[in-house]
Amino acid sequence: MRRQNRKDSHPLIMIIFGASGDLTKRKLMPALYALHKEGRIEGDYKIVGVSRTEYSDESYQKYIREELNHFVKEQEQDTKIMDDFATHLYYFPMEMGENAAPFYEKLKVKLEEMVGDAPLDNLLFYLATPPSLYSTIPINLQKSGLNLPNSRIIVEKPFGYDLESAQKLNEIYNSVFDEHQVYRIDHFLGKETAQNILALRFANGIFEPLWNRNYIDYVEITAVENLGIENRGGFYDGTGALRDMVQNHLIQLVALTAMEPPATFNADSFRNEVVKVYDSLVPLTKEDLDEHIVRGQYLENGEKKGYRQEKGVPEKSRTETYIAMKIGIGNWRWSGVPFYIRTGKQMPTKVTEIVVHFKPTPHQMFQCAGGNCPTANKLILRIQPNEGTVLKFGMKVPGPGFDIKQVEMDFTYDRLGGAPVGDAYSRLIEDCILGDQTLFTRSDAVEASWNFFDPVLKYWEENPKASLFGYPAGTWGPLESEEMMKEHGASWTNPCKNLTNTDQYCEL
Ligand SMILES: NC(=O)C1=CN([C@@H]2O[C@H](COP(=O)(O)OP(=O)(O)OC[C@H]3O[C@@H](n4cnc5c(N)ncnc54)[C@H](OP(=O)(O)O)[C@@H]3O)[C@@H](O)[C@H]2O)C=CC1
Ligand SMILES: O=C1O[C@H](COP(=O)(O)O)[C@@H](O)[C@H](O)[C@H]1O
Repeated sequence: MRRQNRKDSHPLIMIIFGASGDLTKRKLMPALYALHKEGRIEGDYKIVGVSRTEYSDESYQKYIREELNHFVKEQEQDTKIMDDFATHLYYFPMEMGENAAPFYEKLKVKLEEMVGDAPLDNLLFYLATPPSLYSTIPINLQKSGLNLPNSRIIVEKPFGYDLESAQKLNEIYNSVFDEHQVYRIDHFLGKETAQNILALRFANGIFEPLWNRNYIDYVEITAVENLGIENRGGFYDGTGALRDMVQNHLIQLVALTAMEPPATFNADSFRNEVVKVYDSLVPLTKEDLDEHIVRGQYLENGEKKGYRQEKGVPEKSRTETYIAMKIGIGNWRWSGVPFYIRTGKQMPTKVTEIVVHFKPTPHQMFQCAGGNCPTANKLILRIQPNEGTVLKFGMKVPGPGFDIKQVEMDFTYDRLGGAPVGDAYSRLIEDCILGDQTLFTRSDAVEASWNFFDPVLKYWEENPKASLFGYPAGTWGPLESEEMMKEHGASWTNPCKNLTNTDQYCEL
């Protein structure tokens, strides 16, 4: 069903700032092509790319057309439709930083020429630039009168560098736009399987009664990758895993897992519940900072480079490429249930999943088959890849005696008969076009999240020698992260134990 929150009288003009960059070619253009192919953008829309590199409309169309061949999945490529999509592309070369106001005036003239006699109206700005431009662009849009009441702006992550800078950014955006025009994107929320956590919890009667401190022992959330930082050394070294993945993506997954059911599924109700989770995060104590956070950095291992050997990384860098931490949610539902979260680069595989560990039965009366005792039930929500859900439980081994063995009940998306798991960016861009903010981060949520993580950043800043553990590239990270869980009798579920090469994805 196509949702329709907005009624636009004029065709969309989307202006992408950062049009020559990596995100635009790898994610945004393939996502827009998918929307075009499926007829999900109405009317004679236009996409205007903006960055400093000199392209004409024609040469930009040619550049993007070629990149689509690399970044659109082969089975979704259609030459004719790709050529047609490229005719919707335009380009305007300009400087966007300090003192760039005159260029925004010229951009406005270009946009006015494009709409002819019609008024400039239905504008969507997408900020895919270095974060240092996130404050100057809205200010310049305001100076040139491009912050029209019907316009919207999507801002990429990271929204801020810490609490203070996020607050300043919010002040700027809220002085230039109304909050309903600002779409802070976190592509994890656009993932079908992340949204499915809500469906699993709130569309099924059997899980919700168990979804609390009485039945759940602990929760693990993992989002790891088998690649290093690629060619993003300059960006990554000033960022690190906490800012790159935890403050946004991982904490969103915590919110989806822990939130109360919204009264209705609309942007306000949903986002109110997200903020309540962030506000309930138990503030980190000095003991937590010392003992319940483990950070690591990957080391050279065989043919794999170490982080400090990557291009753009200082040779004595102490930036974390791995972080594991224990967090608590101080409310009636979750008090006393640890949430262990971790992310890392150069791990054995790419996997994002949530593992909910239920409490064991109070008394064990059966034998275990082959010494493998299924002591407690586990529910695994695999966000990517091999998307799906598995419930692990104990059953009797057929035959004499009464031995129990762990078995699985599972659902995987690939068994849906080839229905593709939709792309996160397509979903989110379409939501923005339709005026649906549900899956975008509200200003108070972004601040509440930074508020929780700020003490960690301050602690590392003030204690530059705080522990940073090396781990060989291609392994599961520092052993200290296992130690951290022992006090709760817990351990990480490292999937894919039998992988023979790191390009292999593991079975769910
Ligand atoms: N790449 C990814 O996978 C992801 C990226 N992001 C976020 O998206 C944003 C963009 O990332 P990414 O595409 O990787 O970065 P890139 O460095 O590849 O691209 C940056 C873009 O900004 C333009 N630009 C930079 N400075 C200026 C300037 N002063 N005036 C005008 N244009 C400028 C560059 O073009 P030119 O040099 O031609 O001016 C280029 O088009 C970042 O904030 C990043 O955190 C978020 C999630 C994933
Ligand atoms: O935002 C980011 O996410 C990617 C991981 O996203 P995924 O959808 O591929 O799981 C990460 O590689 C990158 O460092 C980070 O900036």
